[in-house]
Amino acid sequence: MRPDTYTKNPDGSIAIGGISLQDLAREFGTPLYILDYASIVRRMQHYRDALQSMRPAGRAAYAGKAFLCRAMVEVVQQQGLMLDVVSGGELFTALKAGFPAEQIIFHGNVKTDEELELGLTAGVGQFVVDSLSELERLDRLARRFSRQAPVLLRITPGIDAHTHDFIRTGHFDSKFGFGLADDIADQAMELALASEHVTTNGFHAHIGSQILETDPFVANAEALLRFSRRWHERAGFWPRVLDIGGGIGVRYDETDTPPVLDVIVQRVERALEALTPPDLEPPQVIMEPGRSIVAEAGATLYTVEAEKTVAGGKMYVAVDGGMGDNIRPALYQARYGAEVDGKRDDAPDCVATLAGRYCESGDILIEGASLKRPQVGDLVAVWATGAYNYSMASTYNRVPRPAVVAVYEGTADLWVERETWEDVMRLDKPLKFAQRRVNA
Ligand SMILES: Cc1ncc(COP(=O)(O)O)c(C=O)c1O
Ligand SMILES: N[C@@H](CCCC[NH3+])C(=O)O
Repeated sequence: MRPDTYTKNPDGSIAIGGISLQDLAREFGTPLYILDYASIVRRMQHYRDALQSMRPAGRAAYAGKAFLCRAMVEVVQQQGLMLDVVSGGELFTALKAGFPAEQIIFHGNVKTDEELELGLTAGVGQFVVDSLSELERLDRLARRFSRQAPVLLRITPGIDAHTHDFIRTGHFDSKFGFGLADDIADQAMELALASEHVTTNGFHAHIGSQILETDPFVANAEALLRFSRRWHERAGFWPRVLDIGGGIGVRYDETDTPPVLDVIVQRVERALEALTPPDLEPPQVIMEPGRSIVAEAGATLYTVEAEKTVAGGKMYVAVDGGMGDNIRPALYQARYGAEVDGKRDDAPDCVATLAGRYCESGDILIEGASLKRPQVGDLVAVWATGAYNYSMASTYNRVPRPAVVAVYEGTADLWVERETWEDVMRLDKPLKFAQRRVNA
């Protein structure tokens, strides 16, 4: 739940990466996204080493949608992971930051011609194809650019992971991929094998996010292997790559018990041994973790701006951020834990609703948080906000987005500057229409 380097002094002041929250707030202001560099790197190394230990050696690709900026791309490269991107914007960020194109996996159920062209001309390592029309377009564009497009087909395996409805993706009526339930996955394979400018390297399936069980990951790999066997029997095709997606859950509070990566890897390896035909090499396994790399490394630091108790006795503590920097409670009823800085004794002495500053009743960060009673001006940290917070942030109410700062051994490294009111207006143009009546 808290970053690995979290410490609390006897005076109650909290530090991350060897820097106190007070110092970070003084230097960078609030709200502030804080990322613990050591927590990120440790998790990347765990994935990299666990997958590398497989036979044949697997790879981890960091899923940029969880959190991406130039510095994060550089960390992914430093740690020897591949990168999963899902749009032209993420791809552009990666390329601009100098990430090797062949180490990029390009996802998305919609990729425009412009995005496909960027991917093709840059030479991305794998296009994950999501529809028959995309397959046709990719083949056509690759022909135009005299390229060969390396492809994984996104399969929908029909695995119903237990997570929030909005973040399930492996069930048969999902908008993603080619379903195994009907013959659409077979049609995609036929088309892929017949497409001259497409090289089919294998299959991908991602079953959802914040999954707290082990079995669905293994079932996913088995479903892809069974589909592979069918195509081996039918057309002699055997995949070089099986990309089993991301989705491993994290601890948003003490009740969450995430699955163990090493156990998933061992069980997937056993599935590979059991289901690969005897005369063939098992495919290389790729996993695409996003949340489990970066969520618990992150915290959001707020200043308490107001406090009130309303009819019925409900107490609100309102902070200087909210749904603009963390949409997850409003969107998925996501739960978070929070802690007030500078409180000597840990025992909570109030239950308060931590509310945001946005003009929405639903702008609640935590309903019924057990806290040490905060005062206006106190700092509050909300834990485990490293994934899908900055990357889903908005400027709703024209509130600028917070800065992102990484911390490590007493040094702060500003990864993304705080937006200003000027930034919020940067793309606005003055009105050109003269004052006039509009015809009814
Ligand atoms: C295709 C794909 N890969 C990887 C991920 C990363 O998932 P997570 O952040 O849950 O690890 C996602 C997001 O759910 C995804 O859609
Ligand atoms: N954005 C989601 C997860 C979706 C993952 C992308 N397929 C979240 O905040 O939990």
